[in-house]
Amino acid sequence: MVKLTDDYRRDARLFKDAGITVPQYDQAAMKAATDAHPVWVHFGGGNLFRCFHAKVAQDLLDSGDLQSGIIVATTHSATIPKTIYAPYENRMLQVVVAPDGSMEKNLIASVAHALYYNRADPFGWFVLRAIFEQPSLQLVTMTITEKGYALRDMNGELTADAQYDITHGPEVANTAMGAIARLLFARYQSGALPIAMVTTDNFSENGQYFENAILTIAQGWLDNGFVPQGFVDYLKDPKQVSFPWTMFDRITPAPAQSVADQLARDGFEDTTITKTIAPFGNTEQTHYLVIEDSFPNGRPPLEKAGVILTDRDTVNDADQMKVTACLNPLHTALGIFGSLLGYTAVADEMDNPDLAALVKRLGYQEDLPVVKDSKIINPKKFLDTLIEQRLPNKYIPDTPQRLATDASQMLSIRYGVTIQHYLDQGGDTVQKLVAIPLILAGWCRYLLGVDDKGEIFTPSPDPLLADLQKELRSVQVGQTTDVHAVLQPILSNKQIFGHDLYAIGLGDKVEADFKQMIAGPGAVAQALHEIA
Ligand SMILES: NC(=O)c1ccc[n+]([C@@H]2O[C@H](COP(=O)([O-])OP(=O)(O)OC[C@H]3O[C@@H](n4cnc5c(N)ncnc54)[C@H](O)[C@@H]3O)[C@@H](O)[C@H]2O)c1
Ligand SMILES: O=P(O)(O)OC[C@@H](O)[C@@H](O)[C@H](O)[C@H](O)CO
Repeated sequence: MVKLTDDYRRDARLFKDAGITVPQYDQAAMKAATDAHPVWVHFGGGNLFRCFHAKVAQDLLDSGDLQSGIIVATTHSATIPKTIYAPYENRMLQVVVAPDGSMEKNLIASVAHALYYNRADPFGWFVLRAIFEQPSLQLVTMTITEKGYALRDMNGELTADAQYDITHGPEVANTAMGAIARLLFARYQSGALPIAMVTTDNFSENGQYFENAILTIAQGWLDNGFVPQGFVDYLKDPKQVSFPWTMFDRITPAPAQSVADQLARDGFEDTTITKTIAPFGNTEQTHYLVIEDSFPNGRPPLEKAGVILTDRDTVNDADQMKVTACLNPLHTALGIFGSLLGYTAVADEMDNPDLAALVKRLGYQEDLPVVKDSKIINPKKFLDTLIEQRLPNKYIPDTPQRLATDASQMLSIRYGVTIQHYLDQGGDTVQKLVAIPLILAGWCRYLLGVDDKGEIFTPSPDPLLADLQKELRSVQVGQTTDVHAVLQPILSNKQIFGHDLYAIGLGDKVEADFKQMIAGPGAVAQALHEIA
């Protein structure tokens, strides 16, 4: 058996026998180069980072186009650096699963350090501040999930944590945005050094969203006398601090036991999965990373590792195509209805003709007609590949439970943007939508935590779950309810849907769909069947 910490240079044979490709560079030399000239920091070292960004860096290290590795920082999890990075010398196994089930296995060693960065732990601040003070630092990338950027609650008010950061200043900042703004302030104080802050999370206009969040904190600090005007000016100047927009696509489910079992059969030892992370990560072959080419301090030649660098409009078109239309809205629909119908595999959902029909209707009839072609990825071909090859791929162990996680943070992006396109057309076109209102009603039905058999299930984690379940507590499946009274506060919430659904003429339709789906056991499947 071979394990991650074996010497991949001396014992290359062990890795080869297990079918694992090893790095071409020396990890100790890479670490020394990183310490001397840090170039790349990443926040949120979860599965996507480990399967994608870390491999991009590895390819560039292998080709000699990069000498430094990545410094990973987590603001949210003290355990990830301790349990998933340190014991494995910051290495991991990237497993790329092909549509025929065969696996490409790469030992990744491109992470130089993995740190917990939180006010509760001064060491991370000490190290990261020193890194942010270095002129060599070129880029920060991020995969911290949509909620990591959130500074406002579901009523649009600043959260208590965000208010605390703003009123108490950089030294005690605790939100991810506050903690990152604190590091940018250290960089500003070291001579207003330039840097690119690159979110690769799933928002439309994600760079703008990130910039706005950082500026909310910085402006608050200015108003409270913690920072000078020059700091806010520095953040607003794209020649000093840029927030490039990005589009990122690679279905990367949490590590699966089926993959762990195959790796063990292949002779690989480190296969223990802890919650949603493991010494290995499983991902699909298809991938796109498109980044607005705005790097005020220069950048590694990312294009040599397959990244597409282009202008903001092109990124935005590609991203709207993926996040608001041709992929993520279908995912969220499969997350919601798959959880309600008792599925645990996305590929199995695609064998259900009614679910397949729902995502086809959503994709082809409601989303595609209002999508702009970015010219770099054809929307129709992208959607065809998703529906015909990627979603039904039984070897990609994706689950509806993952896709339903944090759904409240995504609805405005995944459906609200398309709704806006229909509103822009004028007339009553928005009221002709069928799949989108059904999915929004399905989400309300899902929040009840009762599946379509009438049995209790635990919805996936979501920051608004407790509040929303409180609003819905009077609803019982199979019993008559004043649906309007219960749903009105939710469906009118622009923070959640991007629109007051009543004001745009969709509220009644969502209410009717919800009413149908709480009629009794089997009512969800029936509603899906009727629109198929
Ligand atoms: N997995 C995919 O298929 C995929 C593909 C494209 C884009 N993305 C984007 O990447 C994000 C992360 O995906 P992943 O698969 O790596 O997830 P993951 O759960 O494996 O990792 C999430 C990371 O975010 C951190 N985090 C969670 N909540 C946070 C918070 N409130 N503040 C700061 N950090 C927080 C966690 O500590 C962890 O490091 C997604 O939410 C999405 O926006 C994912
Ligand atoms: O990662 P999230 O939570 O934003 O959304 C769940 C999935 O839709 C997402 O991870 C996709 O797998 C990904 O966007 C594919 O590129």
